[in-house]
Amino acid sequence: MIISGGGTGGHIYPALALIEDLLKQEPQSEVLYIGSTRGLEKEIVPKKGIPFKALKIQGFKRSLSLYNFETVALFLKSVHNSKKIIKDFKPDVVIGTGGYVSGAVVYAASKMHVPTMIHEQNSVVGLTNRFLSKHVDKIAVGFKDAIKQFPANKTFFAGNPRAQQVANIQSDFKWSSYGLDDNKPTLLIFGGSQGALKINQVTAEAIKHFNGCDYQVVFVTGQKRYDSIMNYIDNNKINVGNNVIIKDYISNMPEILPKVDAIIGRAGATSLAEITALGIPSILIPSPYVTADHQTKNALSLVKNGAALIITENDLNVKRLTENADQIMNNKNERMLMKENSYNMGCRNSADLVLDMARSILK
Ligand SMILES: CC(=O)N[C@H]1[C@@H](OP(=O)(O)OP(=O)(O)OC[C@H]2O[C@@H](n3ccc(=O)[nH]c3=O)[C@H](O)[C@@H]2O)O[C@H](CO)[C@@H](O)[C@@H]1O
Repeated sequence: MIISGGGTGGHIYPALALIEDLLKQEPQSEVLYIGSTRGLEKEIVPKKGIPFKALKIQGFKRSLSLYNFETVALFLKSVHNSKKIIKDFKPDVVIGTGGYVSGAVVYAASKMHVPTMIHEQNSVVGLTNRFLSKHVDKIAVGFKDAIKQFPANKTFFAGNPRAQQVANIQSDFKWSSYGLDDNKPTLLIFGGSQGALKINQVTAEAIKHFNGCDYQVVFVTGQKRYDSIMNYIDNNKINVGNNVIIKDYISNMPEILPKVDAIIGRAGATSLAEITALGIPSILIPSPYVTADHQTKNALSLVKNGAALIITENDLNVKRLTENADQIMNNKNERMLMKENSYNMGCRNSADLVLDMARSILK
């Protein structure tokens, strides 16, 4: 199997979950991950010991510019290079999980008549998958809302493979390894795989409130945003209490998540699949900077099922954040109800569904 997904964690982790499930089911399988030279995948994938090749590719910019000519040239070159890799590796199937790089790889495979499939995580179809939908054999979607946006004869609901991975893990992670209390309710705050500026700024200010709380807080800033937040905290002499810990990134999220009592974060599709797989109550602050405002649509699907609260980025301030956090963290009954509602939305066999469908298109 060749798998390609790039750019951000939301596209990479579902791909890794598929690889893990395939190797569990058929340990003799050979797998190759094709990512981009720029995205998070070039850090994450090789560390997992998975064979990895990178292509140079970039996204379109909205304004007409020379940059977009370069984008087209890089895309064509990446298709050419993908064909060489595919010819060499001879995959039985090629799967794309989104991001520009998967556009080139899956398109190349379809032109070579290799069976192809894509996975769309979001409730609103992304640019790459919209383009690929005409060329692939099967389309798996993570949200039922996305089905009608694709050709009906090849599209099926499968949830998000990462959900199966996090739902099945036996975690013996302990908060004491972070210097926290193993018995206190724990709130995890993070702004998607890259962190989010406004969430970070407001959370940094909210630390003064969190210091006096009966619950504990794990605040994840995103790798590239860590230094500036720590400088802000130092410069403003914000005291960080024993019940608050600040990290740049969590690389073992599947072990951590089962020990989390509530999450404040963005509404990226892969995060929501994890949240509902485990039944974690959440406060969602959708990113307003994504295509067709898809994170708001992702978030509302949880909100209307009583699984989450929502705060728009415009309405986000310390008072709103801390009031909502206290409402959930200090009220076990409300938390348990949200937990149940969240769990009921989870799809916990997604990787199996996607692989079964992949087998059905093998030549
Ligand atoms: C700004 C942007 O384009 N966001 C998109 C991107 O988000 P993004 O990459 O942030 O995706 P998600 O929020 O869906 O997923 C983040 C993933 O990173 C993991 N994680 C996060 C932080 C951390 O410290 N460690 C860690 O492992 C999470 O557990 C999760 O698996 O892809 C998603 C899925 O297509 C889309 O819905 C989002 O709209």
